[in-house]
Formats: sequence, C-alpha cells, structure tokens
Amino acid sequence: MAYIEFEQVCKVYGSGEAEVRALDGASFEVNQGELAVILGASGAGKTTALNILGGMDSATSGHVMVGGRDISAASEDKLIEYRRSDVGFVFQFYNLVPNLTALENVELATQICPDSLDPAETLAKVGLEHRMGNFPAHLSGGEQQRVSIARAIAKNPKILLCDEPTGALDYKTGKQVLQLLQDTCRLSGLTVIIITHNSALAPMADRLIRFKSGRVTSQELNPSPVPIAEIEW
Ligand SMILES: Nc1ncnc2c1ncn2[C@@H]1O[C@H](COP(=O)(O)OP(=O)(O)OP(=O)(O)O)[C@@H](O)[C@H]1O
Repeated sequence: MAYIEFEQVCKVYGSGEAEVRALDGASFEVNQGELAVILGASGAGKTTALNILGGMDSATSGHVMVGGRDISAASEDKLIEYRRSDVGFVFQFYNLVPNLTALENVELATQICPDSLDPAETLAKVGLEHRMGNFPAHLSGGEQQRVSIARAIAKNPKILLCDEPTGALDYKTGKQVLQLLQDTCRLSGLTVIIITHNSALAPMADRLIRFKSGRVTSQELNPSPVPIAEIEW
C-alpha cells in the first residue's frame, strides 16, 4: 500500500445548473519520501485535490488514505490533529502574518505542533539566519517563500503540500525555491507534492501526476529525476 492513496475521489460544488465537478473520480498514489509533481491546466482540479489531501476540504465521494488512515472518513477533531501534525502547506502568495517577524511567523506555527523543530535552526536551514528579525514586507518574494517553507517544515510534518510555490517568483528565485524543496525531500525524507502549470518541471519529479478535467490522466514514475539546477525553461 502506498503512503498516500487518493481513490476515485469526486468533489462536487453547487447543485443543479450550477453544479461543478471539480474532481470527477481522481485516483493517484504517492510513496513515502517521494517528490511528486502534479501538472494540469487551470481548472483541472489540482488545488481541490491538494486541499482534500491536506484535510482542508472534504471529498464528496471516494477515499483518501494517508499512512493507512482514511482521512476522508475522519472526524473533525482527528482532521484538526492531522492538519496540525502531519501536513505542511506552502502557498503561492506565502500567507505570512505581516506584523510578525520571520522568526515569529515560524514560531507561531510550531506552537501548535507536538514534535516541532527549532524555528531559528529551521530558518537557518533555508538560508535566512540573517533575516530572522525582518517583517515580511522587508523581505523579497523569494525570502518570504523561504520563510513560508521554514514555517511548514518546522512543524516536522510527514507531507509537504505546495500549491504553485513559484507562481509569484521570477525565474531565478523560483528555481532556488524549487531547489530547496527538492533538497528538503532528499535530505529529510519528507513526502513532497508540488502543483504546477509548468510542464518543464516534470523531470525533477520522482512521480509525475497529470490532471485534466477533474481526473488523473496519467501517472509516471521517473527512475532518474534531474536536479532542478539542470532544468531550463
Ligand atoms: N469553492 C468552490 N466553489 C465552486 N467551484 C469551485 C470551488 N473551488 C473550485 N471550484 C471549481 O472547481 C474546478 C477546479 O478548481 P481547482 O482550483 O481545483 O483547479 P486548479 O487545477 O487548481 O486550477 P488553477 O491551476 O487555476 O489553480 C474549477 O472549475 C473551479 O472553478
């Protein structure tokens, strides 16, 4: 059994004329420690799938198994615990608290987690040891995204879910952020899932999952993933 199993998941928003099938029987799996890339056009259902996997949204039907637990059948209390201790999120627009410093943003996330890592050490790991006292507005986009990655990693989660993590960054900064995510996956054994529109990123993945119209159209394993530094687009 794979660590993550997304089985025939449907997500329907609205009803009647206004019904939208954001997911329409999507199935994929990801093994522990893998870096998976989810590719698909706008509206294909990628964010919906990630939100369900992260326990932030619920499936209309189907099953979502993580580490042998059926999170699609979990109670609200269990889901809160799952979101706190098992899942780290990285968003396109960082979502940092503006009136807290970089260090305080990371500390805030770790305060609710039982096995969290040291916030200052984690910021140093992402190369921000000299920027810990800065507020988000005084950091570049790439640095803010590093803080948000540190915030997610410092929870010591089992899976790291990244929704278009380089969508707001320039080419060079985006590449550095992807390198950090690839290194984090390799060095810490964290299971990392990255959503992107950019098909050029496919070679960096251990597993490539393609979404179209709420379904998974293909799932490929890559025996020799390429370091992001060697990928150009
Ligand atoms: N809360 C909602 N209510 C109604 N429809 C929704 C809701 N969330 C998503 N949808 C619809 O579900 C479909 C899938 O959306 P989703 O955001 O998952 O796609 P996506 O592949 O992540 O797209 P993008 O790359 O543009 O972010 C879209 O048609 C979207 O409009």
